[in-house]
Amino acid sequence: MSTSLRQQLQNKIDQKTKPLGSLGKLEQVALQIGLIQQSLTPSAENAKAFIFGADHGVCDEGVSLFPQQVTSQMLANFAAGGAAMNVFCRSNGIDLELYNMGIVDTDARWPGVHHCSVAAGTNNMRHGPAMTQTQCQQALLVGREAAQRAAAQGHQIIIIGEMGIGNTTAASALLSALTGLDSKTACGPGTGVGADVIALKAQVVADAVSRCQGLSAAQILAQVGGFEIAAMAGVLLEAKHHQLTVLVDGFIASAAALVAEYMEPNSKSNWLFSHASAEPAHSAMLQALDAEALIDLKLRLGEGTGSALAYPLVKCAVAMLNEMASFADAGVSSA
Ligand SMILES: Cc1cc2ncn([C@H]3O[C@H](COP(=O)(O)O)[C@@H](O)[C@H]3O)c2cc1C
Ligand SMILES: O=C(O)c1cccnc1
Repeated sequence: MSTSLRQQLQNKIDQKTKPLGSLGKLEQVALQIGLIQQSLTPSAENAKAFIFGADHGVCDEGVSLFPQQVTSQMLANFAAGGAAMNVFCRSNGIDLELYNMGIVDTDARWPGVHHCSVAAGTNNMRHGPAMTQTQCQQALLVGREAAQRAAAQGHQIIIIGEMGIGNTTAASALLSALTGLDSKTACGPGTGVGADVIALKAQVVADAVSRCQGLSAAQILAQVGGFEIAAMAGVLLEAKHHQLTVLVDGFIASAAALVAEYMEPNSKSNWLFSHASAEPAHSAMLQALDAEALIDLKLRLGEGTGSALAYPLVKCAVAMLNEMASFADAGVSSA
């Protein structure tokens, strides 16, 4: 069924009134979404974005330019509608849902923010596991259930975003532990730290990753991940059960994708990599996933912003498949 649907989708795209292959990556996007939805007429009209927020114990090592309270302050900003992701979601008609996965201030509550706190942030991964396996499963389940609800609400496109000061260190550690990439290459500026702090991040990551030898992907996620990263992995793993297309954002969301693909190989056929992050090791992450980013806007923000910006292109790719005339329809001579 799949092979012939792939051929039918390819034929439909090839018969559109354009030179063969001339819509480049958009043609691949249309084909992929057709296969995900098992349809020659898929839909990308209803997009839902999730932002998962969580704190990271590794901030004690001084790995970020910003203080840890910024995670909580940004959750308040998202709830008030003032962050970059709020603006891009409003501009592009994307429904945004917010999740507190576990921040230091355990009393904090905001209207419109799902309170799914696993703990008061992770433990410092340099000195021991960031979380227990039970906490990791709990965070994965939040993501899985969020994806299930979105599918039941009729969303076809899911955007995963995150907020968590210190989480580029967790993402670098996942990359290094899962692929064997050396910690220096895996670490970068994140919010904008200089060479001295990047060297410190690399040492912290090397220390944490030294505990990961011989562990499974799920165990590595608990050792060096974050609650928001686990929640994103849960969404990613659930996608294939509901014909959902997940638009993966930058460095941190891609780390969730990497660990999810190692946990359940071949999950990635339901994912699209929205953009190439300016975080240097993102290219290594995409390479490990054998993936290519749709666009490159030199973003290094996270939150899901690259995916919110790429969403109109995804909609256009699907509209091309559904609405564009064929050579026969339009009476245009083919080559
Ligand atoms: C105001 C502000 C808004 C953000 N929105 C996303 N991030 C991004 O930066 C953080 C990761 O970088 P690092 O590992 O260097 O701390 C994450 O919260 C990520 O989402 C932000 C960071 C800041 C400061
Ligand atoms: O690409 C990202 O997701 C990213 C890069 C730097 C800082 N925060 C997020």
